[in-house]
Amino acid sequence: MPPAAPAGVRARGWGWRHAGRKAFAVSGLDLDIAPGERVLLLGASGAGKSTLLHALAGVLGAAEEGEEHGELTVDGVPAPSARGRAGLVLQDPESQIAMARVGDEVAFGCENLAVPRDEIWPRVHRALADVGLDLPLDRPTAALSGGQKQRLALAGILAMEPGLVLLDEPTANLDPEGVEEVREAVQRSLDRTGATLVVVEHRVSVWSGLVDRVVVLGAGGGLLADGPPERVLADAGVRRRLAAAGVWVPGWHPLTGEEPAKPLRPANGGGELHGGSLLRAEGLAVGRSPKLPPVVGGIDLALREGHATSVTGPNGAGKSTLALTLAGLLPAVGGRLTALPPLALGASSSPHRWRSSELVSRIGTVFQEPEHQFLTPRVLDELEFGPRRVAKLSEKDVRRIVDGLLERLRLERLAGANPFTLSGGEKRRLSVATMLATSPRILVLDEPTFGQDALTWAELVRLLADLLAQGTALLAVTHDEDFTTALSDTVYRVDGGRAARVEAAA
Ligand SMILES: Nc1ncnc2c1ncn2[C@@H]1O[C@H](COP(=O)(O)OP(=O)(O)OP(=O)(O)O)[C@@H](O)[C@H]1O
Ligand SMILES: Nc1ncnc2c1ncn2[C@@H]1O[C@H](COP(=O)(O)OP(=O)(O)OP(=O)(O)O)[C@@H](O)[C@H]1O
Repeated sequence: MPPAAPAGVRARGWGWRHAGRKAFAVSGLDLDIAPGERVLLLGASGAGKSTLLHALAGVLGAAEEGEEHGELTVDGVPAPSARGRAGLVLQDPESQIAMARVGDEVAFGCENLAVPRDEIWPRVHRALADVGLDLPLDRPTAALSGGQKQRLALAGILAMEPGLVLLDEPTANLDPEGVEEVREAVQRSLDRTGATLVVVEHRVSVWSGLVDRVVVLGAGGGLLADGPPERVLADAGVRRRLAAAGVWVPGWHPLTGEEPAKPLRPANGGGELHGGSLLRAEGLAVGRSPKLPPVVGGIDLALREGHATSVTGPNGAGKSTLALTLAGLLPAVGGRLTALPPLALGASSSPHRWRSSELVSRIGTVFQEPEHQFLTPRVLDELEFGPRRVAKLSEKDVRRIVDGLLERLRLERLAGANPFTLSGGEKRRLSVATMLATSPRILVLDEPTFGQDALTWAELVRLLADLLAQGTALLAVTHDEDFTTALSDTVYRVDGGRAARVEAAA
């Protein structure tokens, strides 16, 4: 069965307002994408990029889920009726994965398209190899790491060989080698099929060599820029405009502008005021189950007041498992993890033994998946919960903290929204903000900056620097080298079952 013919896109005055929102997510959009074109879609967090991709894939929802204006077609067919022509990799791979086993997940889309049976399994093997996922076909999808899920979701779409490939931040959870592999996988697939590509990503540099056009959505509608990457990104005026709108412009850093990136804090972190150890790991082994061999062993590290530690390493190496163990949410499977005074005062020295009320007041955890954290139906309630119920602050202090976070993280207009309806970047900011609001002694963050535009990234980094200055110990699992450069005093690389210290503060 040959690949689907490349699809063209046309928008005329197109807009969409999500039900329950006053403002249109996208409005007055005029855009033509020719069959076979490769487009990088940029724009600030919340500018409507995912909304447009969902519309093109025909999955925005029925009329009661929003209000539509204008015209949006794929190959001349209204987008909702053109569903089979597009393959969309969702921003959150967890919500994409439908099947229990890796092989079935990749085969699923092909089966739906009625690809002949003898063609399906060669396609499955090729797609898995292309995205660098070397796993048995019967591996349960629920037991994959975040980055492995992201690669799997992409493999499922590439195997279908659709005429319009839509990718929503497909590298957000990937290690640097993964980013490279995924870009090459997409390139190989497009070279073979000739399909049209629309890819959303905040970091321009990931895709600038592969795409032939950059389209920048302005917040609230209209285009900020449109053209070949070398032209759009070379024009000084356009670069300034894009940077001001939150686009990660190559050669321009959100904290230092044209200057090279540098640490945001003094090299000695919290300096003499802080530095006491709060949590110490000695020969620690971590894993998802005590019955299985440890994922990472022999870990020696200390989390100290006012110090930031980054944990990097390939997808599936065990970074999240380590973070969840340090956060007291998984039991150690070997070695020792000891909470020291003042963290341990009045409680056991093992965080995993703490009651949940003891845990939340001591260690704040930001999960890799923001949704796993949300407890309430409103952004405002979500932010107020910690300071009011956990830290038991006065109403005046709750207001001051919550209003400050809403403003600094550009969530003010979303205070009344349901957290589950936010854009990917907005969800991430809210999940970090809820933990910042309680100023815990230790903050464990799993990929705190993914999905952020340059402006919200800088604000998040500054907020975390403020918390460090107050003596909070920070541990961040991250693939974001800019984050590590700006904040981290110590870096550990987790790989091959070990955690090695690779960098120390001067
Ligand atoms: N299901 C929904 N219901 C209500 N509002 C929504 C829904 N999905 C998105 N929105 C809102 O629409 C706006 C655009 O969201 P969208 O996800 O398209 O932005 P984005 O540009 O992809 O952002 P990001 O870079 O943060 O992923 C945001 O303000 C978001 O809160
Ligand atoms: N819920 C789970 N149940 C069983 N095994 C799991 C579960 N989550 C992850 N694993 C497995 O444990 C190992 C470590 O996963 P972990 O999520 O800690 O990796 P990671 O380094 O954080 O990866 P990524 O960068 O992709 O997020 C992987 O082999 C993964 O397949």
